[in-house]
Amino acid sequence: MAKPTGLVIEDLAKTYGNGVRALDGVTLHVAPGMYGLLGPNGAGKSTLMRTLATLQVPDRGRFSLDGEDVLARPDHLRQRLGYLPQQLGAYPGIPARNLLERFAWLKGRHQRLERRNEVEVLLDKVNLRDRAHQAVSTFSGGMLRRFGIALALIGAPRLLIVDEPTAGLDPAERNHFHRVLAEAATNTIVLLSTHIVEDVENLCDRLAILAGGKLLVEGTPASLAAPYQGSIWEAALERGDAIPDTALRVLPHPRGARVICHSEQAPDDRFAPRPPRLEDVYYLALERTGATA
Ligand SMILES: Nc1ncnc2c1ncn2[C@@H]1O[C@H](COP(=O)(O)OP(=O)(O)OP(=O)(O)O)[C@@H](O)[C@H]1O
Repeated sequence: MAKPTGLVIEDLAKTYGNGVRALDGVTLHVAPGMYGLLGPNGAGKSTLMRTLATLQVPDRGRFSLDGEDVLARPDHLRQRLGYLPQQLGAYPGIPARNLLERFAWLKGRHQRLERRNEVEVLLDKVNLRDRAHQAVSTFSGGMLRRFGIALALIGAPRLLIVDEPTAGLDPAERNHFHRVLAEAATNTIVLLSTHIVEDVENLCDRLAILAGGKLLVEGTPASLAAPYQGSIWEAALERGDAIPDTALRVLPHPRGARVICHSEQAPDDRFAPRPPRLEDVYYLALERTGATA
């Protein structure tokens, strides 16, 4: 029988020593391409990412990469992994180029010329070639994020895990970062964890919404939004106007609030139909479980 391709996750569970159940039976198949993992703070995203990166072990369940059982053979995944954690650790006062070269050596690039070429390509890709002589400890937040993705891309990983990658980036940096990820996803499984719904809607082929350690929904952005066609309504209300009970979200604007509702019929004649967005799906999924965004 042919081995399954991609990342196959079965019934993963993790409870921390303090009793917090961070993962509660997560089952998921992630194929090559961009996969988004959405969830509010504390949903269990980082726990899932750290577990998949083999930095911690689950209490229950299993997962495989291209058919290889990771808990039985962690080295198979580790040799094919790029991981950009939420917190980049402290970097020494070593020039960026030298640090990348050291990591490339550790990843098995023992041939000098091959290693140097790969590092120069990565420096170009993340727009850091001009700063490559500079110590990483002097980098700005955005530069550090870019450097982090170059580190994660060393060795052309089969699985690239990025945890909240755009936190603290300005819009231009964020765009650039997304382009690098999208390019990597042509032949890599890219697992992107975030609470920015827009990033997932624009970038990801498929996504899952996680809350309280459980997977709430899974699918393409369009397939998840389709069931809500005709049941999402929007109005710009003035300050002091009554807000319907069916309000899903109330977004402040200078003279009042933009209100989005979910109901079979328009709440009243101030409301117009709105095509369902992934953001609506996200809030509806959380509302159904009582989780907060
Ligand atoms: N090492 C730990 N020890 C105890 N509890 C932990 C530990 N790491 C995470 N938790 C708890 O597990 C739950 C899930 O946390 P996790 O960091 O995985 O969520 P998250 O979705 O990544 O959240 P965020 O977006 O805030 O990073 C939270 O309640 C968190 O407080």
